[in-house]
Amino acid sequence: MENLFFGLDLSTQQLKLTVVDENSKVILEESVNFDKELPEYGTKNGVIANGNIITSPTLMWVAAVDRLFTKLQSVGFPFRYVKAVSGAGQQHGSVYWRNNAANILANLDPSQSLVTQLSNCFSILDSPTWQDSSTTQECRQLESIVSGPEMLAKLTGSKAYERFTGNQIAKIYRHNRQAYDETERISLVSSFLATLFLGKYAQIDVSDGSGMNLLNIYTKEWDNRLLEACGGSELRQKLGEPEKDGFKIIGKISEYFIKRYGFDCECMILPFMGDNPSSLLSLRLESGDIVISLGTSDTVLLLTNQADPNTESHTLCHPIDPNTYISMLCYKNGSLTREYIRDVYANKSWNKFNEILLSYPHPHENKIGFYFRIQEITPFAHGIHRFVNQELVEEFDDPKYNARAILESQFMSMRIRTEKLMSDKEWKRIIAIGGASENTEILKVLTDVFGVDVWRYSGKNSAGYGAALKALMTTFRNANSSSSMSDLFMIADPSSENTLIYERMLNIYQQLELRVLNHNQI
Ligand SMILES: Nc1ncnc2c1ncn2[C@@H]1O[C@H](COP(=O)(O)OP(=O)(O)O)[C@@H](O)[C@H]1O
Ligand SMILES: O=C(CO)[C@@H](O)[C@H](O)COP(=O)(O)O
Repeated sequence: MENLFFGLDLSTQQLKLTVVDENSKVILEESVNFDKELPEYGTKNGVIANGNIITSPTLMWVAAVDRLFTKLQSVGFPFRYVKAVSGAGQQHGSVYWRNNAANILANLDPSQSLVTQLSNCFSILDSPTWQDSSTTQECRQLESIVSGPEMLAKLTGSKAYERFTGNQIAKIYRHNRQAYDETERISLVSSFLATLFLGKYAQIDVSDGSGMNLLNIYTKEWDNRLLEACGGSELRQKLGEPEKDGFKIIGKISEYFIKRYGFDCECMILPFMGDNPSSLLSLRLESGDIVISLGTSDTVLLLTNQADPNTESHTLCHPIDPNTYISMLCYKNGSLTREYIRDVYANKSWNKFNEILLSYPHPHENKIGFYFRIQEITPFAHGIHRFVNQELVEEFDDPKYNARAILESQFMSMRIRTEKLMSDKEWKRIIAIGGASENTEILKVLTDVFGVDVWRYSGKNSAGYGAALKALMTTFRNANSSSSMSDLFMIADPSSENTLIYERMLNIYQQLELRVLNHNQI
């Protein structure tokens, strides 16, 4: 117990912590669920939705840190053995520190909670999150600055997306100038969390910085034109320079954590990362591996040596390897939309949902559904649309089929787009992570749609584990750099009959998706 490493993850619905020992073994997983444990902030699934404006109270995140550490303290956690701390955060979300906040951060009183002392530190009280889609106007404006979406993607790794932080900043800059002017620093969720542990502003790491539409993904510097367009000449100073070295010790833990919880004064803080990139650090990936995260969002993640950005996926910088990039697809209608279908058709129970899946062992070739309950990212569509024999219907004749149909369409969308990303390469294995990957029946459908083995990562918090491993690796540079294969479990062999059916369905799926998209555009 003499060398412990912390990996935090501030995700959509909860703050999670994974603690590993020097053999990279997980010795503790703890979490704070926002809705359940901090109900005074009034969130549903961690956010407050007002049409397409989706935010989280920044102070709720601060209160979650207080609560997590109080929980650990109450069980006598030996903080003095923690050698290094790193972490991750939901990507794209942003925090606006009010003028003079740095001063307050540097002088925190260890006898009081963080939330009490930081209550006046934010110029915007509700942080825009990755689920927000209220900045379409800002997106088009940003693309026009660089002659279109393709050029913006070539430069920053992505065309303009509503949730990307540059566009969120531009909205505040244009419509809430007073708050913007009162802001001395803008953090991402990850660098905000790191800031709390450092007691001073942490830089934005490049893996998370590449989700802003502001970073040149090759030089890993902010692009002046884009900065200027989103927040004027003062934006560079408000953001600070990006941190390119993922292994850099950015400082020691603050006096506040030393005095209040008993951390060692030598405990190191490493750059915190985007949650998807951080998850990749938790896995020992082989060529042909695809990682599919089934968390609040669904994401598909691939490692690549060459950045080749396009307008349908994201290219992110790798958090520790300067020569590697991450290709990512992201879906907003992930677990929460599956939960909605579970609630309507399976009596709010995953067991019942799974029973339905078991009662349909094969896909129904003629039934396809699209479940964009909230504005989707890929494709940019909205609404629930069901088709039987390619005709739009109100409901399936057998409504329980929705449970299988949602998984089929989510996974077919992933497969079609992954095929485009991999070009000549072929996937050999899928590694599933995130909350829904605990559900074997869901993963069996994934297995059949992709036609290859699906493996499941055994831990609950892959982003936190990845961050804890980075903390460990920095302390002992020669330590085993990733989890052992024994942490991965194979789910099932693909059923060749089902895989064939899905291959036939993919074409029809694509045609119907276009119809849904056109319908939305009208
Ligand atoms: N047995 C299950 N079957 C399907 N989905 C599940 C199951 N258990 C948890 N989930 C889903 O996992 C989601 C949370 O995933 P998680 O990766 O912890 O999210 P995040 O990191 O975004 O907070 C929940 O919203 C829930 O719908
Ligand atoms: O927007 C994205 C990635 O671009 C999301 O994947 C967020 O990073 C949210 O993460 P989870 O809370 O779903 O883990």
